[in-house]
Parts: sequence; C-alpha cells; structure tokens
Amino acid sequence: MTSASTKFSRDVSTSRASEEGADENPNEAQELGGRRRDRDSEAGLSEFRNPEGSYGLTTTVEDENAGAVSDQEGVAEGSPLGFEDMNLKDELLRGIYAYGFETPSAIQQRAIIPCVQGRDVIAQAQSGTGKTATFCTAVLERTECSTPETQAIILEPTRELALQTHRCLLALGDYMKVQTACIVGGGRVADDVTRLRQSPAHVVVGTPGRVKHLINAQHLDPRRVTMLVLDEADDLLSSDFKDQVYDIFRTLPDQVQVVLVSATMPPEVMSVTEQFMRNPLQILVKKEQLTLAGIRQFYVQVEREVSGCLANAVVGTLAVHLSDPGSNPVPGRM
Ligand SMILES: Nc1ncnc2c1ncn2[C@@H]1O[C@H](COP(=O)(O)OP(=O)(O)OP(=O)(O)O)[C@@H](O)[C@H]1O
Repeated sequence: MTSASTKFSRDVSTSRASEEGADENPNEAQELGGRRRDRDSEAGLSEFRNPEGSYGLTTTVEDENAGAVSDQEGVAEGSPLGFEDMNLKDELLRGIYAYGFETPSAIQQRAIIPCVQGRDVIAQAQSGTGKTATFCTAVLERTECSTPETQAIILEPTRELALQTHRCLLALGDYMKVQTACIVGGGRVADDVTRLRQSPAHVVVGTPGRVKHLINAQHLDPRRVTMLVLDEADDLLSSDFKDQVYDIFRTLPDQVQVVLVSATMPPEVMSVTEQFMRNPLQILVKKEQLTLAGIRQFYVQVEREVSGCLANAVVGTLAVHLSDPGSNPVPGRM
C-alpha cells in the first residue's frame, strides 16, 4: 500500500494538478520547465528561484510493506527485488556481487531502476542505508564505456565523501572499462588537469569548487554529461555551495538528469530543487525499513577519543570475528 507523505503535501497536491495539466497541455509544461531550467539567464541565482512556487511535480513514495516497492514502473508490488532483477549489465552485476552485496537495501530497491531509466529522482534515506551504492550503480549502468566522454558528474560536499564515493564507484565498476576521476579541492589543480588529459573520465566525482574551476578552465568538458548527482544534497544546496552547484548545472546540457540524495531534505532545500528538477520521483524510505539485510551493526564503547590505529584495530578484530563462517552473510562488512 502506498501513501503520499504529508510532509510535502502542498507540493504533491500541486504536482498532481500540474501533472494532469501537463498531460492536457504539453506546451505549458514545456514552457514552465524551460523557464525553471533557464541557465542562460544572466540573473544567476535569482533565476534559480521559481517565482511561480510549486511546479515541482514531486511524487512521494512511501511503502508500508518493508521490502515492497510500488509506484515504480516495471516493479511488481510486494516482490522483493534482487540486483539480478534490475536488468543491469553483466559486468556491473559482477562488480556488485564481488563487492559483497547480495541483496539490495530498501533505498536501492526503490531508487536504482528509476535512476537508470533517466528520471530525476530525490532519494532520501538515513545514513548508512546504501545510498552511495544506489547512485553509483545507476551511474555505472547508464555509462557508455565505449564513448570517451564525461557522462556523469557526482558532487560531494567534502573531500572525504568524494574519495569514499570514488572508491565505491571503482569497486562496483571493477569489471567494467569505466574511466573515473576524483577531483577535489586541496590537491594540486595540475594533477587533476594531468589526470583528465590522460583519458577523459566517463564519471567524475568531486567537490563543487574544483569541478567548477576545471569546467571553467576547459579541462573538464560538461557538454556530454547526461547525469548530475548531488550527494548530501542538503549540504550542497545550502548557502555555502548553492551558487557553485548552480554554476556547474548551468554548463550542463538541457536534458541532464538530476539525482538528489540525502539523509535529510529540509523544506528550503526542497523548494530549491523545484527550480532545476523535472517531475522528480521522490523516494522516501521510512526509518523502520532501513535495516540492511546483509549488515550487522555494532558499537564499541570507549572512555575517551580513540586514535585511528586503535579504531582500526577494533574494526579489524570485528572483521576477523565476522568472517567466521555463519557469523555474517557479508564477511567483514558492518
Ligand atoms: N546491498 C548492500 N548489501 C550489503 N552491504 C551494503 C549494501 N549497500 C551498501 N552496503 C554497505 O553498507 C555501508 C553503508 O552504505 P553507504 O555508505 O552507501 O550508505 P549511505 O546511505 O550512503 O551512508 P551516508 O549517508 O552515511 O553516506 C557501506 O559499507 C556499504 O558498502
């Protein structure tokens, strides 16, 4: 059973009305969409805000049956979806299984397919629920490795998150001929330039400032990008980053798909998303559905802050213990 979230009920009700209107009058939808996505405007961020307010076409999916997926084309309600049911490339599937994933988490079951289908998606689920692997899987599936062009940009608010996401991308794409680049602030720009000159990266993961710089300096070509992912979107669309993110967005092709991923989606961020997303599917996974079947969680209580070495030792001990047969379906993973 599916129910609309009341949190964004204004958007949802307006959405439905707009969606109906859009069906009847496609030109009107196009006009509004064009205005919303007008990146040629000199007005910058003032154009980023939509004076009409709520042409967001947001659809909220909230399932009451854990593991069930509904309101998604091609997915039968109530059937638990496996990675093998997602019609993914063989090499990608191999990477997913080799990484130790057996069953998709709730957010993965709901969000991977619409992202692969090219829809604008807002995916919201708590930390540690597999959001990173969700968009990495979708990006890899949509990447055409035989075309030497940058096809996806994943933005992260911090260097550490960018590196982490890049690692996930490399692991899942291990059996694909995918070229990736991680370009983050703090390192030497010259190193990024050298990397991008070696071979165009199909997928770029980076922090907004450095990505924007490399696009402006024409070291990164945004003209063939089909997918923009904003991870931790609440941070990326906060005042610190919003201008840079929008500057990057304005360089991308008109039809670019936008995927927003976050643990929280405050109303002010939602209102910003309305300005540059087209009819986004909003996927909100409720707290009680968030447990990853393949993951057991532990905590270790310590008296004071522990050093990195000690933390690694604790994790190592747990990993050894967990790899004991029968103790965890995903050895070493927590
Ligand atoms: N389907 C899966 N099966 C087993 N493990 C998984 C699966 N998906 C993700 N994981 C693992 O679960 C952990 C948390 O996943 P991930 O970092 O993607 O979560 P997240 O929602 O992006 O968290 P955050 O919001 O903190 O970035 C990681 O170690 C990841 O490798």
